[in-house]
Amino acid sequence: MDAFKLLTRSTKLKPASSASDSRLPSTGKAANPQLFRTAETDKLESAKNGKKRKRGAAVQQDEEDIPDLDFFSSNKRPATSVTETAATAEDDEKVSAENAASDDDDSMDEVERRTILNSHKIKVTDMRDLEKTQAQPTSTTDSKKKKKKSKKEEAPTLSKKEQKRARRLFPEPLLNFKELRSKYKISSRLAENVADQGFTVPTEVQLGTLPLLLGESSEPDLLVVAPTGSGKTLSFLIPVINKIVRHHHSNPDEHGILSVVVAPTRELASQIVNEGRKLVAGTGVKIALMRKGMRVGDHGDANVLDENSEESSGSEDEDAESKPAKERANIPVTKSDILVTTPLMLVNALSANRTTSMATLPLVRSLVMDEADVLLDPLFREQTLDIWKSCSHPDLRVGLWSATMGSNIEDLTKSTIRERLEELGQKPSEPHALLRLVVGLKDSAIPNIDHKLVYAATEQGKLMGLRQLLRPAAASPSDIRLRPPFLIFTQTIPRAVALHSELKYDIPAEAGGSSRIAVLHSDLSDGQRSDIMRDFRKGEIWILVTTDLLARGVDFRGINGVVNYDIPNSAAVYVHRVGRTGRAGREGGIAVTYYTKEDIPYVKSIANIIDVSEKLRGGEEGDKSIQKWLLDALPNLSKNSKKDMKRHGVKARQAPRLTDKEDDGKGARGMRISTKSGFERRLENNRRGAIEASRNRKAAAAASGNVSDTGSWGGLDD
Ligand SMILES: Nc1ncnc2c1ncn2[C@@H]1O[C@H](COP(=O)(O)OP(=O)(O)OP(=O)(O)O)[C@@H](O)[C@H]1O
Repeated sequence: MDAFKLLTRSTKLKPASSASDSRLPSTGKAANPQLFRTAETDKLESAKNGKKRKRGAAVQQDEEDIPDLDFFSSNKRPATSVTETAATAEDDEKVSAENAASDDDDSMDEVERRTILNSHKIKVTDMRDLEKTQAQPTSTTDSKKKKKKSKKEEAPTLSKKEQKRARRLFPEPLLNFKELRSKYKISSRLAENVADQGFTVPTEVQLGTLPLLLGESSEPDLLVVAPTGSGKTLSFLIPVINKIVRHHHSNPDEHGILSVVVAPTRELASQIVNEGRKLVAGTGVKIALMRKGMRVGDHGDANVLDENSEESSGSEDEDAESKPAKERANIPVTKSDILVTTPLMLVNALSANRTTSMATLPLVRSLVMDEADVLLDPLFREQTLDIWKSCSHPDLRVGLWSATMGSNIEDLTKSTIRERLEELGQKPSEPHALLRLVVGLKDSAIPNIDHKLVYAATEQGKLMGLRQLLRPAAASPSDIRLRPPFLIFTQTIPRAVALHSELKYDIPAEAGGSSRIAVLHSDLSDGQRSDIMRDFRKGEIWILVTTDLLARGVDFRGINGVVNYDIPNSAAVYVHRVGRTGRAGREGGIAVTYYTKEDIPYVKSIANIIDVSEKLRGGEEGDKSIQKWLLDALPNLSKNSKKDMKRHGVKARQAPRLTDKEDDGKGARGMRISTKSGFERRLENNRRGAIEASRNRKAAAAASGNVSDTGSWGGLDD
């Protein structure tokens, strides 16, 4: 079914197979998932891969490997029968002699490593103090060690620039997924599961981080800043799972939670579990979503939940609360190896809803913070740090992942690592580094989507613009053409609800009517949220109105666009919201941002992000959507106003009474989401009042035994 055609009710539109359509993310054709590469590296990588591969070849191979998709079908290949058997130690040692021999042949010299990493815009930095860096160099190459040694002698006189250079590392990149097995010797079952996903080319973040986390040198603590949709989930899950497979072999008697993955929303946590389940199949590793009532932590009892039964139930979102009270009372301790959770859920479980001190998670060796900058933002900071500190094993490694990360997060990470070890009074069994890996430009939006910053003057203007997107036939050729499925972001829940009720009858009945548009926010029940997510992924819902709840991490592969109906509260939020489209390098996604008079003071940071993204993309100056004159004309925002905006959004939109029914306050009037005139609204209110009054009179008459409506009419309310 062509959603666009149905929405336009037009037969004159180009068929879906036209050239421009085939570039849409929802067409399902896989793009090259790498965002940055040059012809030079292509040659070098091809030579290293032992075969000639042109730039297009990777794309072509991907296309062959990944079947055509519906809007949102998951990236599963045709099911391979994977039985849930535990991997054996023998299995993992079964690396062919040929592969082992090829390791040496494949190793690169520093120039090659530099060339590849630079062309992919991957920058690895040692974050420790320079003295420590020099005392314990992370193993890259001999020449690197020598270089650091010589730097050590110069350390006291190094300029800032030289210090920066001294901290740069050029570790070996991952050239293809086969190397995971041949070079890094990951569990063969895990390697098969990765291959089953149909991925052939590692994305930049995978290319850079997997060798660091799987290599022979001591696993580092890692801060990763990489673009939205660049495959960070796979990058942290593969090493975590592999580490647990190894752990099971070396410590067969130690059972419990070995890894914790923290994510800011339930939707993201649930998605990580789903991705994890594909990867753990047959490895003996168990992954579970933290649910209300689940008991975790060191409570000193042995009542253990068999997660196998949970896996086979297959329901990602079923939570303990939905179970009968009798069953709930006996909720046992989870037996998962990997627990995926939101911060509050785990903190509540570890502290009996903050009534006791935090229990510990003594076996956890890996703590992953997905969307780390928001987890360490004041909103979640206390909870996240509590979880971090409850992981009491001295060999804990942390990974902080996001598409945006301020330097305050780096400082907080350093100090927390130090404080935690001081509090523990124990040292890790081997020294390890804190590294930072950045892909592309820090805190920038992906270059493979089109950004449209649209001045709509007023709230009414925004609504009219949005309606034009819903009825594209009415638009002129120069107008933005955004094909469903897409997401619409608003600043607050009441605005999302109001916008949804305003738009829900705009979809023609023959296109599915109001069932095609839905609203998702945190005031809905868990069950409602899961249902909407499922229907949107299945392509039954085409337009989803939401808040920043879905701004981060959530991966809908086939989203064609994002509409910022209300401007985002910060540049970082913009990066994340628009990153819901253009996943894994897909071209053709559009990000439309409307702004009004009230928004002008806040637009510059967004315009800057768009400008940088367009520069990253290259192309002619004239193609740019943000012209220099606009950037120069937009006002700068003071630090305090930025802070205020980040916390509260545009003030005028905070007013809670925004629906037609509730809103008669003068302050919020300009921000009302409605195209009806004041006169129409008054008439509607009066009609509603008259009906209500008539109903009351009838009820009163019925109560007094007189059913005939002889009472005088109270008139129209105003
Ligand atoms: N090597 C690859 N080749 C092709 N597709 C990939 C590859 N790795 C991951 N993907 C796909 O890319 C999409 C985005 O991945 P993921 O959700 O991990 O992105 P992310 O970096 O975590 O994004 P965000 O910052 O928005 O959370 C997923 O659909 C995933 O299956």
